Amino acid sequence: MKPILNIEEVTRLEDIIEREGTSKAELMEHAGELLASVVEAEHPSRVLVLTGFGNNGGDGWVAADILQQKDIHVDVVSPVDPSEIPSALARHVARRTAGRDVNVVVGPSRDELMELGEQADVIVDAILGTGFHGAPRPPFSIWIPAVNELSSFVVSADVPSGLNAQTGVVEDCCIRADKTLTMLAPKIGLYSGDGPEYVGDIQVGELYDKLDEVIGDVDHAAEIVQAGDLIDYITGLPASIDKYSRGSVLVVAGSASYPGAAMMAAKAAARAGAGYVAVAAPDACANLIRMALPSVPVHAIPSDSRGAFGAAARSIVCELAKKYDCVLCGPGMTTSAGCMQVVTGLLELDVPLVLDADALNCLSRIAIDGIEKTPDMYRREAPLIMTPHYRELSRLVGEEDEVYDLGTAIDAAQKILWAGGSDNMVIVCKGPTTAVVGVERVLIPTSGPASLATAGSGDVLAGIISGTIATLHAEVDVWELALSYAVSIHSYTGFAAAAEYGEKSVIATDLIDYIGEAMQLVENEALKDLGALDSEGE
Ligand SMILES: NC(=O)C1=CN([C@@H]2O[C@H](COP(=O)(O)OP(=O)(O)OC[C@H]3O[C@@H](n4cnc5c(N)ncnc54)[C@H](O)[C@@H]3O)[C@@H](O)[C@H]2O)[C@@H](O)CC1
Ligand SMILES: [K+]
Repeated sequence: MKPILNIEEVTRLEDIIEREGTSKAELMEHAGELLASVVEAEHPSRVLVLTGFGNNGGDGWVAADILQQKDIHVDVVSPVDPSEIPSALARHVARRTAGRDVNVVVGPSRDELMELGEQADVIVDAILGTGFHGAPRPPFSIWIPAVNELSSFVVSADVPSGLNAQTGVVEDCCIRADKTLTMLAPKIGLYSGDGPEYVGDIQVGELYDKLDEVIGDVDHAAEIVQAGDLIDYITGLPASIDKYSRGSVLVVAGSASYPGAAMMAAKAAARAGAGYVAVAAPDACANLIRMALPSVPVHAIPSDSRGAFGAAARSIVCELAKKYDCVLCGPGMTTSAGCMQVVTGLLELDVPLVLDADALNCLSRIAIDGIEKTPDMYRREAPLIMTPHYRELSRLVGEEDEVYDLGTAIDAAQKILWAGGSDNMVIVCKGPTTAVVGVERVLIPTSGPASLATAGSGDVLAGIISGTIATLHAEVDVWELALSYAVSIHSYTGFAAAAEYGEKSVIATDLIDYIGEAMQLVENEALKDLGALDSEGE
């Protein structure tokens, strides 16, 4: 796992490294060297380096110097004469580079900049880094949209210029990078808010060779899961096994209005490896589900007048639920009075429980000021997994619009977890970047493509999660990792389905059919990461 840092922790880390004997000037030299090597890997004959007023620009000036010495034609654009750059560190390297054989262009017009950009194979964006706030001011507000019109390959130093490295918010404009070389450790804003849209491929610039010795001295906003980290949760089928010992799931879901959600969740749970999946659905829709899923037994539970779980549902569902390795509750269920009783009843049982969609909405309707104010409602010994998207998570903590990006999602989930959580409780915060938040750690598994943002995709994820938990039979050391495995499978279904149907045309039922392939892809990535497979998968 690789840490992601808040900006204030990056600053603390730089101070710690300085106390250990490596100055910020040396770090800047390393940053420039790494930036130059990333650019060189693209085999350019001509490079344009755009610099700003601060140390981000300094990284660019160092890189320009190195690239020029490799017989690459380098143009450097600066907003002011190198001797007038306010940052002393950046001014020093800028003056040094300008004294050599690079072509320095100070304050070009938009047309001049476009002309330089059109000639360049690679553009280095070293305009603004972690010191940037607000919306870019001139001349950068003119440079940035101009660069985005060009077709050259763009490498951003540390963070795409215009992106707030903490919040991921873009006000007005931001460089659209093909690659972002982020220094020391990834900043949280690369993964939050608008970040994923602008960063391109993220590569970490390992500026300091003893980072492992000091990275534990700063707080981590989250950690990125590497494929190899998941290996303990990737299990094959043993030779002697029956349908029950493979793991069983009860899907408590559906209503007359939304029977499809129950179908998708149940089918996904089965595809994710559970040997026995059953559905408990209101009798108003049970027959429909039976017809759609011949391999799945469906228990018809008494409905209310609207076709949702009725008053008698709680005791029947809870009696059934005790026999399963995992219970998933919520998809398409609505928030009827009977549904609320089902949810509170299931929470009291000693069975691994996944609460999704309307099960979460039931909880927020019961505790309207925020569930963390009444932690007894969800405190339990057995595993509890909640899978809210941002709006559901906002409602869970009792505030409309409280959660709107990765950072606020992690905060809200931790509020709930720290009030009542145990090591067995995890909140999967679904968003453009999904975070798996536990009491001890926050993990970021591989994100899927935008194709996953489609109705029913969450039902499929809930099914994959419950199927995965059932097959593991609660033999889990690190729940956040087990759930990261499930989230990764979902992400890969998105890639595989998008490759077949096209990014815009994927629908949720397609994802289910790619679960098997996605599991294989995650396993291959894990084995490659651990060195057991080469890049061809041999
Ligand atoms: N501090 C360190 O130890 C290291 C820092 N490094 C680099 O230094 C960067 C941080 O440097 P700085 O703190 O100097 O900050 P930046 O270089 O990110 O930017 C600060 C400059 O941008 C200007 N600015 C801020 N908001 C603006 C806006 N809205 N419109 C226009 N201009 C604006 C400020 O006036 C300031 O001059 C990192 O991103 C990284 O690239 C690396 O060299 C590695 C080592
Ligand atoms: K930058």
